Amino acid sequence: MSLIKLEGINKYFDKHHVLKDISLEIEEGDFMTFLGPSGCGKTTTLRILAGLEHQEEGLIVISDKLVADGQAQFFAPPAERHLNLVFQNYALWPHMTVFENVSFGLEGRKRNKKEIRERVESSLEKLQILAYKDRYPSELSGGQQQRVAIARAIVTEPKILLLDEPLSNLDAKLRVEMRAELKRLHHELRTTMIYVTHDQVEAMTMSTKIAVFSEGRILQVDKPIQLYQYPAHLTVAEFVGNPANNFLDATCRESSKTTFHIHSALGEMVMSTDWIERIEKDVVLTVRPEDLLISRTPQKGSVSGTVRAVLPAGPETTIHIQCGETILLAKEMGVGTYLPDSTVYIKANLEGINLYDRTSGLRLNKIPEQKAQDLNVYV
Ligand SMILES: Nc1ncnc2c1ncn2[C@@H]1O[C@H](COP(=O)(O)OP(=O)(O)OP(=O)(O)O)[C@@H](O)[C@H]1O
Repeated sequence: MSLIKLEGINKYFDKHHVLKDISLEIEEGDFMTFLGPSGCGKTTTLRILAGLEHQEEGLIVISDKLVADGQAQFFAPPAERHLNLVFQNYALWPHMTVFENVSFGLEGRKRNKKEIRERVESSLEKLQILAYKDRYPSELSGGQQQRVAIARAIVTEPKILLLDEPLSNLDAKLRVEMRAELKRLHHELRTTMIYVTHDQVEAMTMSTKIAVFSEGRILQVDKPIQLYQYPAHLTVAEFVGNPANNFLDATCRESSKTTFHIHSALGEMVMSTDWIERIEKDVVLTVRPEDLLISRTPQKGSVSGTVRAVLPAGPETTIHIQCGETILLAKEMGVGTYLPDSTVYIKANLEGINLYDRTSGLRLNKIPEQKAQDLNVYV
């Protein structure tokens, strides 16, 4: 049973239609990330869920209780929604110590001093900042201040924690550290977390589920690895993954009752008709750089290409290869020793390709049953 349900949410700012029929279910204990480029409606969805913004249409149900109904103009106040928010600017009180900033959220809740102290200290300990409890925010680094903001949000033990780009003000190294911390915190608290980011690595590494937003709509909601291996839409295939996916114009031809051919810059591939929903003539084929296999000698089913650039990044190397008119990106582990302008032979790992309808952008191939089971491991 889902803990949070958004149904048919539409939101306008003046005449600007910013959320278009957003429907989403979030399970208890999920780490759900809203991912998408700037301006696609992630923060507005979060604010509507929190009750800080009101939708014109659509329902919100939290723990089986209706908390907002756009048509009826009914909106339960934020305090009645059992959630807490952490923003990207930490918004700490500068004249209060760390301890006071965190205990502030508990005041007015009829608790004795001992209980307040215990709960504040426990929150600070979880964020590994107990040693700083008597300092003022100005005496802390950005990362420490953000930890205080998170400690303040969890001290009231909310059922749901909303985090709006909480790591975006931190430097790259701290961001990576805080990702692991947040993931550990989620595991420890088992709180349902909803996290907004435009950083796909952040989304991939921390979430149990990702909702990909584009222009006010949700394009796909899935486990990170499923989203990566089987993007449901070309826009998702484009947005998720670094280095970027390869996109090739391709044509399909039915060759027998059980097989069909795909023709592209990668040559001819023969696939089973069981693999696809329906055969379209003109399609887009995608293949991840790590699913392009390079060799120095011709292999069965390979096509030749010319090395245009070699980009070693330490643990892996990205190689740009020109095949006819198309430049393809391939990725190899370790240091690639290919020479610019040399001839190589490439071939796609057939398990790594996806096909898309060129008009609607929707994926045409199915997820093989065994793969679907394997994907369940990554919960
Ligand atoms: N208070 C407001 N008044 C008018 N327009 C707004 C307001 N808040 C947001 N918008 C517009 O609504 C759209 C969605 O904004 P939103 O902040 O939800 O996007 P976002 O995906 O969170 O982007 P970002 O990652 O940049 O924060 C944008 O076009 C934005 O300009």
